[in-house]
Amino acid sequence: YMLKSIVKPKKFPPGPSWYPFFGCSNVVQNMSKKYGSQWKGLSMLAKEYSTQVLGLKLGRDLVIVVYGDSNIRHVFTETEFEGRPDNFFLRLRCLGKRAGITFTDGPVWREHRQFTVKHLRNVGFGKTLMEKEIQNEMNSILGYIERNNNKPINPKNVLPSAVMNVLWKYVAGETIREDRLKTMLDLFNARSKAFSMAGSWLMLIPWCRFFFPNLSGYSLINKLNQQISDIIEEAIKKHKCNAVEGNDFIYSFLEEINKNKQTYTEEQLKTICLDLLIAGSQTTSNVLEFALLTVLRNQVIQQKIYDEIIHVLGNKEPCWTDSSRLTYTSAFLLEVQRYYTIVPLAGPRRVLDDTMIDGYLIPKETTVLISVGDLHFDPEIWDNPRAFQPERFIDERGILKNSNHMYPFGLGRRRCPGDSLAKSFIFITFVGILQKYKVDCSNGILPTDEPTIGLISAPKPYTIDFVLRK
Ligand code: HEM
Repeated sequence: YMLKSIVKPKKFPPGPSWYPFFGCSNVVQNMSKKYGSQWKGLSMLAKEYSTQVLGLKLGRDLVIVVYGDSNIRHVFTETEFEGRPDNFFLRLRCLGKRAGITFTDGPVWREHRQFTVKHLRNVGFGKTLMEKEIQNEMNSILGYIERNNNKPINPKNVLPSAVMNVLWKYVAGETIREDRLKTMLDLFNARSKAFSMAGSWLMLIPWCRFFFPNLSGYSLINKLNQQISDIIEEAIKKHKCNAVEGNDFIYSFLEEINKNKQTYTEEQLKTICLDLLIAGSQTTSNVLEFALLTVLRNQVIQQKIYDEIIHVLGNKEPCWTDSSRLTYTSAFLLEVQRYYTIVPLAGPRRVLDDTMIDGYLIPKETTVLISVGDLHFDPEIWDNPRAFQPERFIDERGILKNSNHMYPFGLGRRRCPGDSLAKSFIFITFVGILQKYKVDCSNGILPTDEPTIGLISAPKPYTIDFVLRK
């Protein structure tokens, strides 16, 4: 058994040697520590082995990390890479069961992803109705800034709650009470911290939870899961008594449950709600935080954006269709999404059948990670990739041009279903803030733009002085 566990499968991609029980987890952990994040650590390992497909074994699981445009496109678009891994740790993330959209695959995933996208659209997702909700939130943000006039503001105190409000409106049809909203955000933050701390132990040796429930972080995650579950359950109960006005995602799903459709259960409803809240909240607000941080650090860029907004919109409230006219601003936001790739390692995916990539044989059940972050800095694709240059997204005629090599929202059948909400939210809120306020340094020291990279990338905490434009 020991010998078998250290022998690599035939034509498996290159990578560090494997040891019994742990595979090469220790090498990955050391590299991650040395370079500050798992994404960077893996990227350095791939360079060490001069490979575009890195082969690893983490605990008992075969894992590959893919690099380069053609490999990444292949994984995003080919059906045999469409699965999601199934293990104790990922089930813990889904409140204990394999359910929801993000961590399921096969017919259940297909049906529920389709249902969710369709019904979110029915309640206004991706339409003018969504725009109205976002504009309302933008006005709340402006109200918050006005109320805290002359005080340094940490954007974390206001942006995540605005995104969460829009998401909750689609899922549960109402605006969340302020105290409830704060509790939810605190819960989500505590939960993602607990997952990153407990990650390696619970992933590698899940049974350690029986011996060290507290030390392994298991008890805390369970407690936080229960609290989040209670909040969503309460919303479902309210819908069952028709105590919420209008039409929303929970109502649409309860209708299917009432038709006794097999996979439509309350457990599944709860997990999809959680999926949408987790996948949508921090990602979207982090892009906005990076955008504000960049204009704070670069006043020339900020002035150019302001001039464009005033020239094109004047005092008109921004909406999504303005994005095609605000060329420089849109190019700036694309560059923010390239330069600070929010999900640098997309996935994980599970290989559904023995397959090949880049000449290597990948056995069924292998876990696949997709290094979008490295692609966004590939010097073969981007001119001077380390420089922040919104102009790279504007062509010679002054028209906005996107790139075929940008995957901030993934690609293919598992592409992010929330991209239209995220893009509108980021554009409308960013333009709305800059139209009214100059973003200034609050204590004379420029905050760093070095991100903290866990599962997603986030700026280090910083504060802003919002100065009202005359
Ligand atoms: C800037 C904001 C966002 C970024 C950068 C982002 C990024 C991504 C990426 C890269 C994936 C694909 C993962 C893969 O290929 O395996 C994904 C999936 C997903 N995203 Fe987003 N996302 C954002 C906002 C949102 C929002 C607002 C929502 C909800 C309304 C959302 C819901 C989801 C869900 C449910 C999935 C899983 C899809 C599936 O597995 O079929 N995301 N996201």
